[in-house]
Amino acid sequence: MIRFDHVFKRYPNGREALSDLSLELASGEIAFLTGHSGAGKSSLLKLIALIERPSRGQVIVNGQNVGSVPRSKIPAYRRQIGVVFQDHKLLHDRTIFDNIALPLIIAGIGTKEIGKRVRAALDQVGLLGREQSRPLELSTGEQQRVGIARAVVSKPPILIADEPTGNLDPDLSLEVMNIFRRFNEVGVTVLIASHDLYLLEQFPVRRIRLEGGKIVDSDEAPQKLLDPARLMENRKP
Ligand SMILES: Nc1ncnc2c1ncn2[C@@H]1O[C@H](COP(=O)(O)OP(=O)(O)OP(=O)(O)O)[C@@H](O)[C@H]1O
Repeated sequence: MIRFDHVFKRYPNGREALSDLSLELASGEIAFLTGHSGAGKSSLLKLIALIERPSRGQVIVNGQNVGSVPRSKIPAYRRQIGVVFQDHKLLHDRTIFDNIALPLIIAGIGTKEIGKRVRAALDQVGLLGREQSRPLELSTGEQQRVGIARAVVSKPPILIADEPTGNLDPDLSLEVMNIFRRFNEVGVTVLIASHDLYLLEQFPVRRIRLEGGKIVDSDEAPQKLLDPARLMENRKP
């Protein structure tokens, strides 16, 4: 689903964020992208989301060579990728409904279908009934879940997240991670950048570790996941 083939990313200031990086993520896989601050995690995700383009090498996403997607086709390309940010980037002067509906409005979907899909997305993150609230009336964890609902409302086959639990306490982090896992269980390919050691410990999925823009470790076979009830049990002192 995602393939990096000898990819380099150099920013205009000369900073090389990714260096000769090759990576494969199969359809339906879930993985953590780990590494210290500055290792290149966000840069790698930005290449997938086509927020940045590679300087050299190929990035293939869902069979498409990202480097050759013309500017006019970027919105259509991005519809297949749900992106979750640490600061969730919600519009504070709009309702939760409007925030989640935005990608669908841009895609030209009809009003009735939008209502249906927004409610389904809210249901998936456990926030059905909060449509008319504004983001600041919600807790930080709930706002993050709205961010996830917005990312998945277009039913993308790929979900990428950049430090999605950065502002959350351990219990809320587990909750958010369980939401990602449920999407993965229905076939969505999920890649999560995180240096939340607690979270990494609790979810023994594939880890891709970056250092200085290179992959230094990547265990290919995902291990069996713990069941959510046991995860919460483990949290108790
Ligand atoms: N737009 C940019 N222009 C110039 N340099 C950049 C830009 N974005 C990132 N960099 C540089 O690229 C390197 C990798 O940054 P990146 O944000 O990808 O790392 P990261 O692993 O996500 O870090 P963090 O965990 O702190 O978010 C860093 O040295 C950073 O300073």
